[in-house]
Amino acid sequence: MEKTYKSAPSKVDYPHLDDPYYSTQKHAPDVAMAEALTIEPRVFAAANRIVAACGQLTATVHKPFYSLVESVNAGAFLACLQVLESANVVEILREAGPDGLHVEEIASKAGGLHRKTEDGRPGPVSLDPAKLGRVLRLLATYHWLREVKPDVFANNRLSSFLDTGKSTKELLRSPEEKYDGTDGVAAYLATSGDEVFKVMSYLSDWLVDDGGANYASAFNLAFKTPLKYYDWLEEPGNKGRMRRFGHSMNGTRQWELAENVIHGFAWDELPQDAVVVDVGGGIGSVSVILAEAYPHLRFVVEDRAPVVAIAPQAWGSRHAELFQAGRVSFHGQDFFQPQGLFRVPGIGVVHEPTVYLLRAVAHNWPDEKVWEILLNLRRAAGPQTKLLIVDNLLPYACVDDESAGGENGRSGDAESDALGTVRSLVPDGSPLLPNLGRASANGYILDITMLGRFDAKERTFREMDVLARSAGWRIVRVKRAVGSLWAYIIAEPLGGA
Ligand SMILES: C[S@@+](CC[C@H](N)C(=O)[O-])C[C@H]1O[C@@H](n2cnc3c(N)ncnc32)[C@H](O)[C@@H]1O
Repeated sequence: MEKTYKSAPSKVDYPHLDDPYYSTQKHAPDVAMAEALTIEPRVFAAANRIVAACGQLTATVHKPFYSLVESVNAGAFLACLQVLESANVVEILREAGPDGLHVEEIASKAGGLHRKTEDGRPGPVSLDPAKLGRVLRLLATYHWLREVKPDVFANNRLSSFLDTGKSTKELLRSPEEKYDGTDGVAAYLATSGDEVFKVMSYLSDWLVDDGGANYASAFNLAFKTPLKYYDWLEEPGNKGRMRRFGHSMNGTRQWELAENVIHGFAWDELPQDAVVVDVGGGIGSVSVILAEAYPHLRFVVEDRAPVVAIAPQAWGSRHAELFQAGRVSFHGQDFFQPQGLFRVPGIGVVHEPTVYLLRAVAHNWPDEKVWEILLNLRRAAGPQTKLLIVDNLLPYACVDDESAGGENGRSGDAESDALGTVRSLVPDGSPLLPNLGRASANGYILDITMLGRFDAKERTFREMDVLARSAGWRIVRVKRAVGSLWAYIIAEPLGGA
């Protein structure tokens, strides 16, 4: 890590935790370079090992009861993050600058910005500064803010990551547009703090006590609804949630490096005007990245009709040229129904797309429903059509001795695991957990949120392999992302599905 930073043209250091980095702002070249290097594969891999080691050391030396208190009260921490976001504290502190702001002023500004309902106009409230101060102090204790002097708080590197880039004037004028045109990170936090948090608090009631007898998922129990999550999002009263969910999917692009999806498939080898169908593509979060990187390709984002209806507007002015040129277009399609024919601007009716892309979709559904989706795609596919599934592939928390794959996760090693299984993410003899512990926690956390929200799952390679085969697809290659458990799983049609 140090070597990479020292050998950079302007000898920069790893970004300091105290320094905010607002992605929507322009930065001096050395600041931008220091930030860019954090995701350089060798730096990223080294950072992961540091995280894994620190997580393991903390688990070893922290008094077990203290670890227990932190773990069982993780909800308190999330609740504080939720306050930070919903009270627009990050935006207020950005405008305050590096000296920060006294909590009385933060509370007064935040109260003035408050909106009554998720879709309503602003309704000022009187926010108690003493209570807000305690919330901000817990966040500062977990390094999500800085208390620069007693009761004065400023943004740091972590809190600045939550910034929407909106001015407080804009937030006051149109609170319902808070996430429009943003990177979706704040929306991801808001969705997690709302729906996911509520669902998670019912996981044990559902899994252990209900046992699935009365409710199909913890989500159904938490919200007392028989509807599936995506149907429920379309219910009256959930308009703001549905819009926010689309943005939050943009936020989840942070799970992967843009570079990973750009190089996760041989997009450059596809012919001019090849059509990629982004199945369950949401508002097109991944398609826009790929369309910017590969001007010769056409992307059709398929999703539920109400989602594609609001998709272009959600982007504000961003990527407008892609939508105008028809290089990214939207199409309503239920993936549980046979794929219909559709027209691509400038190309005409498409019979057999070149690629079906399925990113973060299979993990939303139990096996039998994923089988239906894959089968519909298989029936619509031509002999040359490829299927690209992008999801986490979870390793075990121990060495997998039956794996044909070798050690994966070393820098430059990402392509070695052609068979898809992983023996261990660390070299033999390493004291670290074979799945890199804390550094890989995101994948397992996502798995459990899929369990709670949908009774669905992230899968191991073997599970994905069996599922794909059962629907007429043969996995021919797996490329694992650098620095996370995301994988690019490429499949081809098996004969006679
Ligand atoms: C987890 S999101 C992933 C979105 C997108 N692929 C991405 O990576 O940003 C799953 C998507 O599946 C869509 N979806 C759910 N049920 C669907 C259905 N029956 N037909 C088509 N899309 C559906 C949702 O609306 C949502 O946009």
